[in-house]
Amino acid sequence: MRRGRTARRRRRRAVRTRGALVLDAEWTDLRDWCRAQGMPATKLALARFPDTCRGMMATAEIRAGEDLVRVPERLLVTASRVRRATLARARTPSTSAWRLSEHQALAYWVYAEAAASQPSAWRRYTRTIPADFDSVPLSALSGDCPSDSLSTATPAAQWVATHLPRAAARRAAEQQTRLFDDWTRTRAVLATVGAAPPTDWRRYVWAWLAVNTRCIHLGRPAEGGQDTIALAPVLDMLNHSHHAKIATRFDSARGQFVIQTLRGYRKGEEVFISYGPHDNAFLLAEYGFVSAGNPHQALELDREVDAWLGAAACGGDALAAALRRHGLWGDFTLSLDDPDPSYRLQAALRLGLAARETGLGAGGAVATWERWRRGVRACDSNEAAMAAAMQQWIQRTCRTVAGASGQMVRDAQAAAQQPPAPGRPHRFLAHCLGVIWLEAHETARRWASCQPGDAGSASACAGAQL
Ligand SMILES: C[S@@+](CC[C@H](N)C(=O)[O-])C[C@H]1O[C@@H](n2cnc3c(N)ncnc32)[C@H](O)[C@@H]1O
Repeated sequence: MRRGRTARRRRRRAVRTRGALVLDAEWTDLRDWCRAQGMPATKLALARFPDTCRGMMATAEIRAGEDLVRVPERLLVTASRVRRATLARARTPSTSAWRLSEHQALAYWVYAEAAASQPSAWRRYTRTIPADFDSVPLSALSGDCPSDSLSTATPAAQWVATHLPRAAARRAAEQQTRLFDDWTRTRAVLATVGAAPPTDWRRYVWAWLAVNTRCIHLGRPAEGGQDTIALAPVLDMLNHSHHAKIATRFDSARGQFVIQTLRGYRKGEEVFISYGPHDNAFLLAEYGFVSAGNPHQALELDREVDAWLGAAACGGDALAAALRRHGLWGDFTLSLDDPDPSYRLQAALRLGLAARETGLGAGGAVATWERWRRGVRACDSNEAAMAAAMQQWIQRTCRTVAGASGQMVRDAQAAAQQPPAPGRPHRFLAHCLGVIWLEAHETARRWASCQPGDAGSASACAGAQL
């Protein structure tokens, strides 16, 4: 029987969301153990999905407003629990020497549980943690030995380092500093309290990333020594979507952490939570994936603005200082959805153009710019000239960015097609980079093709060829 377009569309959507249930012993043991520890039954089952790999499937219709999972406190792994358990086993327990952050304590716990020769009951949980986090850039860039800086020792690491967007590269560098500090501090503290410190750097990187990609925020204030983050079995199998709408709370009466969905799911659909309103560079650096169609995407032009202002004959340092004074330095962006450049980019361009093109010099430019910031309107002809000059800067810059990002797209897409082999970048990581660079490329192409007089609008040029 021939079906109509609507039926075909529905079928396509069903294919996209349908997953295959995972019924292995690791998952069923974990689920049954959690129930025995007091976790109420859920309408969720572990499954594999074509787009998101392992995640949670609705086993029955879930209505908006229903609780997805309730995790009893005894199943939450918190820093306090780790401290108590470690000091109870230590040879020379010293509470005052226990100076580990929550992330440090949890990473140590994952490391020690996974390495223990005599597994505890928690092994049912730790063995469901993925064996690697290879799609997180830090995993490729943290090297085989402890170091406080990113490594490019292998061809794969070199490739990742040269293909990471700037925001993700900055984040990876910050993570590497924290990772190394956490390793150093954890080893020192555990040696002092008489417990076995971590010795295997790669295993520690894995444990650290397990915490970074899986821990939940308990939504409590940090003061008073209360735990603010935790590992939460079962709940941490839920993937992220920017379409998800959730609420979390701690049900003190029942001693359970609760996650509630504010939108419904049909039986068989993947159920998502939201990890926050993050752009793809953040999602990739922190979690090792990207969200296609992410509404929080923007093209960052920080390096271009920095180089341009720095090269300004009219006192680039004074201009940068004025922007910094007002908290407007950096995060200079364009987006596909917003018809105007971000306020920060407009501010930087107005200041630089006032200094360069009006002959006012840095002092005069800053004074004129301050008036604009206070909302004092320039005369129409000055304003039109400024808008046209901004437009030209954006077009020129975006043409260059579109060329460079186009090459990145081709590289990343080619790397994602290559069969896995030593020295090659991880294929899913290459795929994610391809998505990010394609978004940057499309944004740059659209803004590059706007004509002066389009009112600085990418949406006005939405029909432009990509
Ligand atoms: C809290 S865990 C979620 C469960 C995880 N998929 C698993 O199999 O254990 C977070 C990790 O899931 C993956 N993930 C989450 N949301 C995703 C998505 N929308 N697409 C692809 N991977 C996703 C990423 O690897 C991320 O680091």
